[in-house]
Amino acid sequence: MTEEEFLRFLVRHLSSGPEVLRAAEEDCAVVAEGDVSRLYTADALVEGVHFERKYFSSEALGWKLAAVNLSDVAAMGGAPEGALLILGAPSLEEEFLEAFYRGLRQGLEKYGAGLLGGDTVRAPVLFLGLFLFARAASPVFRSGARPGDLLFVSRPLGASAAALRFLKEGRRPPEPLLQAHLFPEPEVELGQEVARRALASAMMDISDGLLLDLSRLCRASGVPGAELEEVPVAEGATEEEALSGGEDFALLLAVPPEKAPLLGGLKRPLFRIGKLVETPGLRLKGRPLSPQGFDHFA
Ligand SMILES: Nc1ncnc2c1ncn2[C@@H]1O[C@H](COP(=O)(O)OP(=O)(O)O)[C@@H](O)[C@H]1O
Ligand SMILES: Cc1ncc(C[n+]2csc(CCOP(=O)(O)OP(=O)(O)O)c2C)c(N)n1
Ligand SMILES: [Mg+2]
Repeated sequence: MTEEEFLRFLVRHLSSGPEVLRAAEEDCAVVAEGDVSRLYTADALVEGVHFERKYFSSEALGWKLAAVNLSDVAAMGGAPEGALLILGAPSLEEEFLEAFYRGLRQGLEKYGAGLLGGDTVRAPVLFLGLFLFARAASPVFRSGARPGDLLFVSRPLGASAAALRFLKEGRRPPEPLLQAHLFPEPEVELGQEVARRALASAMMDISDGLLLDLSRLCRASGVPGAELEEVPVAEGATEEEALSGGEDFALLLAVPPEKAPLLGGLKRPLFRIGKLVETPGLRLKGRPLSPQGFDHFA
């Protein structure tokens, strides 16, 4: 089965006690604990699948592992607290480990989380798995959006995918593209502000590409479709990379129209890309699009 089919299959196996507010089809599992919610997420980076050692520094691997997990917490408006690492490696090389942990801790500590433990195993390739937990007073789900809500992203898209295109051709990408691929910045502060001020009806991060992730937001919210008008494309990226390249780690927000004027109070302007509609499917300037993106098993 594909990853997308697997995520639907999974629902039957995830816990659903009264305190479990969300398990499947969210950026984090959300568990109620008194007045707050506890958020739990896990994401891995695997050699040959997410990176190749010839262009990824050890420090960048640590940073990106922190960032991809922090981005899931950002997507729900959480405050990161702590992390556990599963380190799988063919051998334990001190030089690699020093730089990797430095990058990992820089990422985690920048957003208030500490590394608390983990596990170490021998593995045929580098396998870096992180479990991150966080808290949120009022988490924002993927599921609250309605037709008519306006869609925004937090920055231009496609930079990371464009960098990968250069790297796969053995060429050095322009610096801003390389930076987006090796050292993505998770939108933790933005996510928290959106949650605190209840600006969005739904929010998620874009890891598998705008179109695929938007289709997930629509499904979670029970909204049939979306009309895209203007997708911001990062300089040096193609429109295709912006729509379905993935690894953007930008936030995607659905905002009720009456709340849109409040977005002016944010530290950084968001990019308005379109709106949610009753007509089924995704369209860009009227042209139908399939929800293409990254699927590990497609
Ligand atoms: N193998 C698995 N077992 C249990 N839950 C999983 C597994 N893989 C993914 N999930 C859960 O499915 C949801 C979607 O996962 P994923 O698509 O990886 O999210 P994201 O893109 O936000 O990292 C998450 O809630 C995640 O915790
Ligand atoms: C060598 C290499 N090939 C392909 C990619 C592209 N790529 C790998 S994973 C991924 C999507 C995001 O990864 P995933 O593990 O699905 O993260 P999640 O959606 O769970 O956050 C993309 C675009 C890459 N980064 N490096
Ligand atoms: Mg994941």
